[in-house]
Amino acid sequence: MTDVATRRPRVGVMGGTFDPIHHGHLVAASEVAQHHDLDEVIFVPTGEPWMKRTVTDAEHRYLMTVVATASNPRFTVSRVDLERSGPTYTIDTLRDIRTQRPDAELFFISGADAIAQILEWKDVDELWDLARFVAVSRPGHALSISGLPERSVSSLEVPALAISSTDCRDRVSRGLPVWYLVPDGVVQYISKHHLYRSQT
Ligand SMILES: Nc1ncnc2c1ncn2[C@@H]1O[C@H](COP(=O)(O)OP(=O)(O)OP(=O)(O)O)[C@@H](O)[C@H]1O
Ligand SMILES: O=C(O)c1ccc[n+]([C@@H]2O[C@H](COP(=O)([O-])O)[C@@H](O)[C@H]2O)c1
Repeated sequence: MTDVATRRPRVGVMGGTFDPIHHGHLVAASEVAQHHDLDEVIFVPTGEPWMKRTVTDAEHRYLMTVVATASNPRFTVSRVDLERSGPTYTIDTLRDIRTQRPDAELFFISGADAIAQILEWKDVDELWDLARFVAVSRPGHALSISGLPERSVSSLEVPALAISSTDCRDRVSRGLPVWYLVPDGVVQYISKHHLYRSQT
């Protein structure tokens, strides 16, 4: 029987550019939360994602993430990556979250495409002690964690949703609907703020 009094909080960290947030992100976070018995998943929009080209203003991406996660009591949104200047590195994200949640066991959630690049991330050798990494499946991307430390990295098959932020932006720019690809509130936010009408 689990000793509830001594159980450390188990906290997921879902980092992303969320330009815009879509149901692929939300299902991935929900599935990892279920599988790893997480108490909370913190969504962390990037400030300046150095591996992406131009991105939408960070406040819009943050607010769409707030709207998208509002209905789930276990989902929260953090501004740590928005409030730090300079390029966004996960090493800084995890150190900041650890400072805020010293008692928590952290699980960083990453899609198959992102985990494939993790060896290029800043200070990667130090990442493994800050969190456990959960790599989730994503249509169109092979899910592989070979070559990564077994003690820190695991993989999880999640329902396949072939949705990307790139495709959502492209659809809006062409006047096509994104209903059911992103939460209703995000559709309304995009419309109200005239986002993605022209592609850069
Ligand atoms: N459909 C999906 N299924 C599983 N994981 C996903 C999916 N979409 C994104 N992810 C993961 O969510 C995290 C954040 O992704 P991000 O915000 O860059 O979205 P994206 O759809 O990949 O964006 P873009 O098309 O602009 O590159 C990454 O780890 C990514 O691999
Ligand atoms: O730390 C790094 O060098 C690094 C390089 C690329 C991406 N990341 C993180 O990976 C997460 C997904 O990033 P992205 O660009 O796919 O939205 C997000 O939290 C980024 O900060 C981190």
